[in-house]
Amino acid sequence: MSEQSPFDLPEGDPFGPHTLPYGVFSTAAEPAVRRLGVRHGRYVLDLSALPEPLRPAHAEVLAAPTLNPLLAAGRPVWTEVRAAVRAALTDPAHRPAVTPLLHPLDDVTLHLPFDVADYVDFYASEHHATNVGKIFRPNDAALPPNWKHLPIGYHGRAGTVVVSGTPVVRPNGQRKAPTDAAPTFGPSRRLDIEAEVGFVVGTPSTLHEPVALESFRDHVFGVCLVNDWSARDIQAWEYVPLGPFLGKSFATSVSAWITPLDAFDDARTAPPARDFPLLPYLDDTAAEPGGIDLRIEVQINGETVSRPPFASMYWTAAQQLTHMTVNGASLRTGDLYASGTVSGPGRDQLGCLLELTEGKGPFLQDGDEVTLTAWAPGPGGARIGLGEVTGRVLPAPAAP
Ligand SMILES: O=C(O)/C=C/C(=O)CC(=O)CC(=O)O
Ligand SMILES: [Ca+2]
Ligand SMILES: [Mg+2]
Repeated sequence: MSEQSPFDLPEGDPFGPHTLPYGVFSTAAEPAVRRLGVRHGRYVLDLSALPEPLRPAHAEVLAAPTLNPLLAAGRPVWTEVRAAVRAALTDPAHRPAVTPLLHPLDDVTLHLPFDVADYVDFYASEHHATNVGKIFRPNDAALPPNWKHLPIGYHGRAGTVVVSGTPVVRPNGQRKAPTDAAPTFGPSRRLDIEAEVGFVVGTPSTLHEPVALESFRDHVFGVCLVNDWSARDIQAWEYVPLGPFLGKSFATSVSAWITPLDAFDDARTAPPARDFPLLPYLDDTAAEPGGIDLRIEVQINGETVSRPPFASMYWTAAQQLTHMTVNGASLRTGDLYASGTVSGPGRDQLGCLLELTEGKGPFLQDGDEVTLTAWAPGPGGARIGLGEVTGRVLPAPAAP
């Protein structure tokens, strides 16, 4: 470990006092005890034991083994806790009390930070949807006729959302290429990634009461990185007419850190111009800018293969939240919704191998390790880092 004090971050560290993401960790001394923590540089601040006078009101939500009680507590508590944490880490007067609560990241185990309630995945990148449409449906228009009128999505499998670092086992399944006479069963031969941004719901909503665009910040707590692992051969055969199912439900990886929405105040940006007027519930022309200038990097086995720009997404997270509830469906604490694959217009900005290789592959091999990282501009030139999401591919089990 370096001699440097945990309070003095290296110049440009993306996990400084403007970032402060939340996670859940355990220590080698007490592996069964899960605690809430906030990342500061290469350290984790233990939130379960903040002493007076740093303890915020409602500190009981910080004593839980998951983020869910904090998520449920609502925006005023989120603001108060964030201010207390920032004071603890930046006011030199608190250093003696705070120093024993800082654990080197290398010494802790990070866990799935919240119990995932429902999981929804959208399809909000025009570039991705166009590219994939051409590959999967070469005889149809690349974008379906509804695409620019509503944010398309589907409900995924919450129970297989896993934390960064969890190995991903290649799925077995049915696949049938158009040229095959009959379907066959076995390990996916076209295992892919999807670089996405996830949004974590804190405050629930009431059944039959749609959540308006302006209420986005009241409900959404924070942001994470998501890798929506996708078996393209299983997907291409099974998805008609109900959409993704077993080709995506075997694993969805999320970063161990959930970064509060407040950290992105300086990164807000206008979404691309819309080509059609939107129905009033989705019309954000008079709203605060709904895009986020988040720059993602995709690495495979340590090599950068793409840099997808989140600012290019056609649909915003606020529009997605509104659309998800416009039929009266309610939100629960711990709901996770992902943006959809982030692809920009450039060939080096594509968020999956299907696009990067124009449908031809190569796709992921057993042993490959995929890592997504991202940062956004913060105040005064600071960088706001998102925690990485990484996973290594393990071979498929023997077919049943
Ligand atoms: O166009 C299709 O049939 C399917 C596309 C996807 O696999 C994308 C999906 O999961 C949504 C997204 O990540 O954008
Ligand atoms: Ca996806
Ligand atoms: Mg998935």
